[in-house]
Amino acid sequence: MTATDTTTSTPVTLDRVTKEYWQKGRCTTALDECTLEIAAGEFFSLLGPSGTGKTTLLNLLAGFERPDSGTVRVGDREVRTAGPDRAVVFQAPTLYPWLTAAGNVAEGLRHLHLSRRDRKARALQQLSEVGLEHAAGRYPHQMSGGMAQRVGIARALAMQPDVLVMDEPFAALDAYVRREMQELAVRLQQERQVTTLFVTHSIEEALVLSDRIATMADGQVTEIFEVDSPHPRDVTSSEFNHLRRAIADRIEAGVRAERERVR
Ligand SMILES: Nc1ncnc2c1ncn2[C@@H]1O[C@H](COP(=O)(O)OP(=O)(O)OP(=O)(O)O)[C@@H](O)[C@H]1O
Repeated sequence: MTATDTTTSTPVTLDRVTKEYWQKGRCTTALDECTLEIAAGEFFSLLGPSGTGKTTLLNLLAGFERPDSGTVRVGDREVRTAGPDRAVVFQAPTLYPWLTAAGNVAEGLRHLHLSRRDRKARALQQLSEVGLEHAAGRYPHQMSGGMAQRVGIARALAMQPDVLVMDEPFAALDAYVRREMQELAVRLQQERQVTTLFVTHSIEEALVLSDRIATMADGQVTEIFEVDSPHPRDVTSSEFNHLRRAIADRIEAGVRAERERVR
């Protein structure tokens, strides 16, 4: 059985989720009764300025934190802790420096109780899916930023998660490599259809990748935009310019409302 054979598609639901942080006697409401549904197999992006709750939402879905109220569900299971059904890809891939690319991917599979040989076979297959079959024996210090991020993605997908959570995974890469990584993300999504929550600051990146895009302000989703053009997308087309403008306007309206609120 190959990794591609075991595609799973599971919806994600947030129901009136609130998360507050207390610091020095002051409360910040990072998420404020936030409700959201991500369909099975959907590529869903969150966009919004700093401090609007994107990372908090991602952390709650990953199970790194618990909400103060409301529920986060993957399928019909409530998220309470981190688990292998939700794989996370961070901006900087946290690879073990003493392990090769294949070793890093295989290490992520320990919880699956596979034999060493099967872990290695799955790691090599996954590396080839992300275009790194030639680099399985390289150590992190021998990899470029793009290569390391491919290993991070391979490690996440090798776990065959129900949900992939990506926190600005391409933000630190140069424009050319970022474009390559976006193409990879589109291809993998078409092949695997893992439900994906993707956080980015780039409207263009969200337009290139997503089925739907949510704008966030003040701990809530303010609007959801559908992008139903086929891939590969020409984001310089007039249709995309129109959508880009509408999304930027929505984000700016959120920023203005926030300024008014704190005045
Ligand atoms: N651990 C924490 N302790 C205190 N406040 C926090 C903590 N984590 C987040 N916050 C606050 O909650 C709010 C939402 O933060 P969050 O990181 O979710 O926003 P964000 O949209 O992801 O921002 P960025 O784009 O900069 O990552 C912010 O006001 C932030 O300062």
